Amino acid sequence: MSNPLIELRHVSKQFHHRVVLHDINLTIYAHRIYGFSGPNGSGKTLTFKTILGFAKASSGQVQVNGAIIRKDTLFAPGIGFALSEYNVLPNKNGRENLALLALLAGNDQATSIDELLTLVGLSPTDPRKVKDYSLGMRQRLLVAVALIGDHPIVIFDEPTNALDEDGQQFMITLIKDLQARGKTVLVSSHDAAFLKAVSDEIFYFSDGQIVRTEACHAD
Ligand SMILES: Nc1ncnc2c1ncn2[C@@H]1O[C@H](COP(=O)(O)OP(=O)(O)OP(=O)(O)O)[C@@H](O)[C@H]1O
Repeated sequence: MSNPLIELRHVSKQFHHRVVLHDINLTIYAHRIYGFSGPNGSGKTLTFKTILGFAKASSGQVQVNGAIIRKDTLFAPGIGFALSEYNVLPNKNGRENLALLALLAGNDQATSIDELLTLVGLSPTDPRKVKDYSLGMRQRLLVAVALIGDHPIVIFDEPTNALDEDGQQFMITLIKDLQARGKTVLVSSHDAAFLKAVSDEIFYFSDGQIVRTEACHAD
C-alpha cells in the first residue's frame, strides 16, 4: 500500500481531567472511504477536529500529508471539511455563502461554485436564503462547503442527518463519485446502513475509543 495520508498515533484528549479521546490509532490511505461510526459524544467530531488541527491532542501525534499537526503546521494541509456545527450565513442564499467561503479560501471562480451547487443537488439560481432551506438542503450546502478548493481529502461530519432515503442514496452516490475522482473521504454517521453502503473501512467509536475496525469491501 502507498504511504498513509493521515496517521493518528496514541492520540488522547482530555478536557478538565475528563478523558474524551483515549489512545486513538488510525491510518488513512489515499482514494479510500472511511466511515466513523458511534453514538452521540463518542468522539467522532473531536477526532476530525484533532486531524484538522482545530483541537490539540493532549498526547500522541497526528500527521497529515507528512506534516505533524501543531509542530510542522497549525492546521492540516489539503483537507476540505464541513463540520455539522458549522454555521452558514442564514440571510444569504447558498450561492452567496459558497462564494464568500471560496473567496476567503482564495478560490473565487463563480463557475466552479455553480458546478458545486449542481453536484450536491442544489440549484445555482435558487434565490432562497439559507434560513428558508429545509434541513436536507442545508446538509447538501455543507457538503458543497467541504468541496470548496477541490482538496484531495474531504471530511463530512454527519452528512445524512435530516436526509430522507432518496437524499441518503444521493449522498452515497456522491461520495463514491468523489472517490472515483481520486478523493479520500472521511465520513461520520449514526446510520450503520449508510456507512456500510459507502465505506471501505469503518472505525467504531465508543466512549472516546475505537473499539472495532471493519473492512467493508475487498481491496
Ligand atoms: N470543547 C469541549 N469542551 C469540553 N468537552 C468537549 C468539548 N468538545 C467535545 N467535548 C466532549 O467530547 C466528547 C466527544 O464529543 P464529539 O463531539 O467528538 O462526539 P461525537 O461522536 O461527534 O458525537 P455527535 O454525534 O453528537 O456529534 C463529548 O463528551 C463532548 O461533550
